[in-house]
Formats: sequence, structure tokens, C-alpha cells
Amino acid sequence: MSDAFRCGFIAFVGRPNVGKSTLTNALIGSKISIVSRKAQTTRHRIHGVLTRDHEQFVFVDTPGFQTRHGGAMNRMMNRVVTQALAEVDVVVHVVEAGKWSSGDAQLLPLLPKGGQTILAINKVDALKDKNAMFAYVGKIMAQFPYAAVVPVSALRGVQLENLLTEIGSRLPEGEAMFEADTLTDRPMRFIAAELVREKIFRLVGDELPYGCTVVIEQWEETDKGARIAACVIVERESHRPILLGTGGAHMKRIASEARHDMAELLDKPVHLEVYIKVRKGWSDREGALRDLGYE
Ligand SMILES: Nc1nc2c(ncn2[C@@H]2O[C@H](COP(=O)(O)OP(=O)(O)OP(=O)(O)O)[C@@H](O)[C@H]2O)c(=O)[nH]1
Repeated sequence: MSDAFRCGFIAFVGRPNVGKSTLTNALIGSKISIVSRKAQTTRHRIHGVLTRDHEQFVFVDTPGFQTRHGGAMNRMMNRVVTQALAEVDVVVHVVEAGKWSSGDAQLLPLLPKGGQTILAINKVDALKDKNAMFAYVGKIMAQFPYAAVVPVSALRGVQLENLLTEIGSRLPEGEAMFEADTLTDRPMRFIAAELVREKIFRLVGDELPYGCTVVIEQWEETDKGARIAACVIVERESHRPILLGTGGAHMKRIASEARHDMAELLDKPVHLEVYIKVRKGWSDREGALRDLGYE
């Protein structure tokens, strides 16, 4: 392989919950995309950038491929996945060690077959029967011509260097696209909205259906601090008390934890207000989704 600098886009695809976000974060070494036990927490494509001596990796973190529901939201999410695959240089198909389901198989027809698709078998730390791995890999390899297979543990940081080497060798030669210290090209506002959404999912995700989004409505930043107002949009009036909690306790906790993270991110004091708005049926109307910035 030549010593020329390489730079390119990498997409992680896989059914929900296989650990795509955790893996991206482990590779980039900073918490940018949000991680949660709940499926479907990453709705946007997020670029994280890792720059090394000989390569620049530009990661695109795609949402979980959806097959369970037929709503406009899921159709749009699947379109985002398809688009992401068409635009990138390397696709990493992430699966879970020992667990192959129809959700994994349904992705296969979308994967590029030109030698740029790598299989990453995540969560090897959780695999009880290590001997079963051989049969598991064989079964998957029989179904798709992967260019490489790398067992990893995003959580424990196992074999990540190996995965980076496999990805890096398949990136096109070319100059870096981002400054070396760029972690993400997403604006701060977007990340702030993601922080609020992350807290909501962690605290009331089990009770709240997936139709909830966060929009930053006010953003005033000076050298001394920032004033931010975030609006949480829910589908039904009945979702409001879930978010509020008894005496507003949930909302207070969500706002306080999000404010703390924002202050850390911006490295200055943050004043955060969080409102709730009800907008009926928004998650099933593509037009409404577009209004809110989901394309
Ligand atoms: N044991 C183990 N757990 C992991 C590993 N990587 C991720 N997880 C866990 O798996 C769960 C899902 O991880 P995410 O990174 O949110 O998964 P995702 O594929 O991005 O999920 P979506 O955003 O829903 O598509 C979390 O609870 C992680 O802590 C791993 O290597 N080992």
C-alpha cells in the first residue's frame, strides 16, 4: 500500500441496538452521537471525524434500519440509510455476536458489493460460547461477499485498531477534508437538541412512544455564557404529564442534566429553558417532519 494520505466517508449500518453509536464514539474517542438502551435514538446522520498521521476517517452514523412499522417516519429513516450507503467509501455492517436476526438479513440487499463493505461483529465480550463464533461467521459470510470481518467490542475497546486498519486501507487517496481537531461538523445547536433528547430517552423513554423531538428555539451566546431555549414536541396531550413527572420532577431533571452537559460542551455557564409543545400526529406526516428539519 502506498504512503499517500487517505480520506473518506464511512457509514455504519445495522439493525437497531447492535451498538453503532457506541462503536463510532469508541473510534472517535468522544461522546458525540447519543447512546441509549432504547432502539431508534439516532435519527440523524452524524459526522464524527478522526484524523491520524496517514488517514482521515469521516464517520456517518446512520439510524437503525426499520422494518417493523410502516409510518412516514420509518420510510424516511430507511431512505436515509439507503442514501448514506450510496454516498460513502466504506460501509461497516455492524451485527451482534451470536445474534443474527431477520433485521440483519433485511439489510443485505442494500449493502454495496464492490469490496467496500466490512462486517464488524460487535459485543464479542458478551458472547458466552466463544466456539459458536466460527459457525456464526460462516453462516453470515455465506450470505454476503464482505471484504473483511472484524470481531470487536465497542464497549471494551477490543480490536478497534484492527477495524480502523481495515477501513483505512479502503479509503481513497486524497487530502483531509476537515481540520485535524474537528470532532463533528454538526452545529452546536443540533448537538444541544440531541443532549435534551438523550436525557428524555434515558428518563422516560420506556413510557414515551418514539414520537418526540427537540427543537432549539433560542440560542444566545456570548463569551460569558449561553441562553438556550429548547422545545420538546410530543404527539399527544397525554404525553405531557409523562414528560413533566410529579410536580415537574422529570422535566427539572432533564433540563438540569442537559444544561450540565451543554455547559461542559460549550465550556461556559448555560441558562436553559425547556418547553413542551403538542403537535398531533407529527411523526406520521412527512411534511411536518420536513418542517422540523428531517429531510
Ligand atoms: N456488551 C456490550 N454491549 C454493547 C457493546 N456496544 C454497545 N453495547 C450496548 O448496546 C446498546 C445499544 O448501543 P447503541 O450504540 O445505542 O446502538 P445503536 O446500534 O447505535 O442503536 P440505534 O441508535 O437504536 O440504532 C447499549 O446499551 C450499549 O451499551 C459491546 O461491545 N458490548
